[in-house]
Amino acid sequence: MAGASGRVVRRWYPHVLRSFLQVPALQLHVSKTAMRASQKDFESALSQVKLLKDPGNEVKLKLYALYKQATEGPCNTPKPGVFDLINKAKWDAWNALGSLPKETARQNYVDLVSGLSSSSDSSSQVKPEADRKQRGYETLVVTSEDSITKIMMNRPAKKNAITTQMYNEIMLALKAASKDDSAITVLTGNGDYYSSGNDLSNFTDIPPEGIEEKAKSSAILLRDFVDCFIDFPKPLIAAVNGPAVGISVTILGLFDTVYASSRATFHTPFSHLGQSPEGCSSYTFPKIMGPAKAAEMLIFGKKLTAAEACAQGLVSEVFPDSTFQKEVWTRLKAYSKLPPNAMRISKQVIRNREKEKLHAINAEESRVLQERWLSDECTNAVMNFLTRKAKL
Ligand SMILES: CCCCCCCCCCC/C=C/C(=O)SCCNC(=O)CCNC(=O)[C@H](O)C(C)(C)COP(=O)(O)OP(=O)(O)OC[C@H]1O[C@@H](n2cnc3c(N)ncnc32)[C@H](O)[C@@H]1OP(=O)(O)O
Repeated sequence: MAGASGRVVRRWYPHVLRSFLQVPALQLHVSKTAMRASQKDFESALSQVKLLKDPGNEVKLKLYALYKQATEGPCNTPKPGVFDLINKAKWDAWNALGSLPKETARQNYVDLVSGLSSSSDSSSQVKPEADRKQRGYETLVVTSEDSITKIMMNRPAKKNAITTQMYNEIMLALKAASKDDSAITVLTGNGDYYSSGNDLSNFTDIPPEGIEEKAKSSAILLRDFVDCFIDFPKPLIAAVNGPAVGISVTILGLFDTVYASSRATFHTPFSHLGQSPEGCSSYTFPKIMGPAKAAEMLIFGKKLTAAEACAQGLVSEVFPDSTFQKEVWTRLKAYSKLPPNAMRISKQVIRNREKEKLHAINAEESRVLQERWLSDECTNAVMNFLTRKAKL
């Protein structure tokens, strides 16, 4: 098909998308169960998507996953076999959305299509390497510039506490970053905190099936989340801009480099919360800092300053808070110019032999936590925070 410019424009919908995603035409009509506030926008996005140029397989998978989540809810179909590559990729993309609410998925679909439409309108002016804010995230700001993908947690008013939606969006952003053309990926926080860890209001959203079901689905979410860090194929850097709590600290053991502001602190108060370690920290922390120091953090909840965390090997380097952003980004821009394949392969050589072990540890930690979340100790600690009786 010839576009207005005379250029040949390959319309990817419906033939290509339908064959790729095998979505029957009828399925593209919104089911009655999906009637919500953004229904009209969603329908118009479904029509708009037909007019777009081929956005590439990555985006098509994202669209597919959001469409399925918006219309059918969380993925509960059996995982296709390893050799069924296309269906497995589709299943993985849908499954990665975990328990993202239908309404949010619908909104994300609408945002994604609107982003695609505006970028295809001005595609001739957009440089592929330009700083591009990726749309479709509500709890993150994701940008790509200078061969660096930056994933910034963006709930500063809540100290970047990680909601179920943010867990899902971080997984999506990591999966996208693992395949984009950036050389390195950076996780950081917006505002005065890096992250206050798990959003404790995640405990209040109990489904009709009961707390046991919630604990079960949360353990799956946690396991999938940590798996994404274990498997991330490119250099992964944390720019810890302020205090870090709970899971935002434990997963640091899975990063390749950790830079911290002098204002950062590192706190894993699991016993105080009636919980137990996750993020593979039960293995990585004793390995990084020795069992005695790790026990002080993971069992007794000792909070480390940035300097202490650096002395114990959890942090690579501490920068004065006043120059943190400038110094870290100058350093990262220089690193991002190194040959990307060499960096990726070096990471593999360093990390791959431990991957299987880390997956097993992650599974075990998630299983233990699933039980902990049902304990009185945990329920009381969460209630105390939510009723403003306790803070860390
Ligand atoms: C049935 C099972 C379901 C479980 C689902 C689990 C899913 C996977 C879980 C993986 C395991 C993870 C474990 C952890 O991460 S443990 C660590 C959890 N984090 C905390 O306990 C921190 C709690 N927050 C605080 O103690 C203080 O807020 C803090 C010291 C961080 C900052 O204090 P400060 O006085 O400076 O600021 P405020 O308290 O006024 O905070 C500003 C607003 O932000 C809200 N906030 C902050 N942190 C959290 C949080 N972690 N969860 C929810 N809300 C948080 C705070 O309430 C304020 O909100 P308001 O302005 O509305 O009052």
